[in-house]
Amino acid sequence: MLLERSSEFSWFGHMWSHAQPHQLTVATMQAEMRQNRDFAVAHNISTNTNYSVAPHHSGVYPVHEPLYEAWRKLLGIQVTSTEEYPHLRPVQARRGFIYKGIKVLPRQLCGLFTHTVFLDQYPGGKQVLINSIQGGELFQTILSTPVSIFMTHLSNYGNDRLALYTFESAVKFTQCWTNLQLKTETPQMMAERYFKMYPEEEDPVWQNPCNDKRHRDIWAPNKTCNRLPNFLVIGPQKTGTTALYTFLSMHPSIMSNSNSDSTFEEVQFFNGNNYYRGLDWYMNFFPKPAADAGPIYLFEKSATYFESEVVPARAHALLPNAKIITLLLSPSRRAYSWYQHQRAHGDAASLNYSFYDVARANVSSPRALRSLQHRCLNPGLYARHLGDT
Ligand SMILES: Nc1ncnc2c1ncn2[C@@H]1O[C@H](COP(=O)(O)OS(=O)(=O)O)[C@@H](OP(=O)(O)O)[C@H]1O
Repeated sequence: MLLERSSEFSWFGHMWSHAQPHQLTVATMQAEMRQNRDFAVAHNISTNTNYSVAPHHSGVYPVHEPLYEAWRKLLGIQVTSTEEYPHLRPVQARRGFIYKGIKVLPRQLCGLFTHTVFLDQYPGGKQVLINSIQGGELFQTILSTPVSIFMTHLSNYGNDRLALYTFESAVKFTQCWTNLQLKTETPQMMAERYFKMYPEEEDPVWQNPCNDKRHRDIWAPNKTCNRLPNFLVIGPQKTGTTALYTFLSMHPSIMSNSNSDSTFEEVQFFNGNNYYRGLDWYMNFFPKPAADAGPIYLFEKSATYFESEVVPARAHALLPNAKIITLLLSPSRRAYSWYQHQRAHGDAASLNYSFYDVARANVSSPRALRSLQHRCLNPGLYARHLGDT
């Protein structure tokens, strides 16, 4: 019957077997995605929503790289949603983010699940659902979220048709008691609207997937959370961080990351665009500690973390218990060492100006000199940067 009315539906990707993507091989996951879409195409169901969800939230957050990869490549997905970011918290605390071009919107709960398909068997009695609609949780959710995405199961469109009952009643109640203009839009339009309203949410915030049981349960079984540093050496540059790195690495129980080709040894994850490469990218720099290795302490040294304004919040979100090591020496000695370092590496501005020019530059100085001065002296403003940390 549904297929006869396929022109009234649009399709979005899920997973043919309803298996969690992180538990499938990449090939099986991709095959299931194709099978799912091919079914829609074969039955003339519109497939151009560019929206997809993964079963049981799995893979959306914490991010399962192959899922995003396959969504982009096979289905051209641009929008998805989850209830899990940053955690399964009350609706006002949920956030969205954008990862590798896919916009992840917060999703809300409507109180209908796989097993709540009959009104008179609703947990706690049908009045519980009615209360939620008539001023309770569902109504409050609609009031407090300008972009609401709800999802429920096919079984709630059959049986007692609770999905239709719930949403029709919620819309009627909202229209009766508020002046809210309710409107439906395509997922892309909703996502654009959402991130225009909350641009500060665009950047993802990576957290340790093992610190939340629900996240750990949907984290790929071949992954571990042990490949994260226990402490960070944050700089600033030219304070002897390389020497410290070398001495620490000599200790049999202390290991660091492998070198990054793109950033000259240092990983520089928390401070720049590498952060957008995701958690797997970062973790892959660290050795997998062997089961019988005894306690191993992992660390990372990136000397430019010190002065970056985005690092403290990002590092705290992922490594809330990490120790932070910073080395401080006379700011003027540090600045001079940095200036010489730049000259040794052929930096044009530092070859053009003396250290005296750099130290004395002011608002009327050429832009290149002011920029050089900023890069040279800013990391030495210890009190300011440590205050941010
Ligand atoms: N123990 C100790 N005390 C004081 N200074 C020391 C120490 N060890 C190394 N150094 C000096 O630190 C400079 C290199 O610092 P970094 O390794 O942090 O440089 S970098 O940011 O990684 O490029 C570099 O300074 P310059 O000689 O001026 O280049 C090192 O000589």
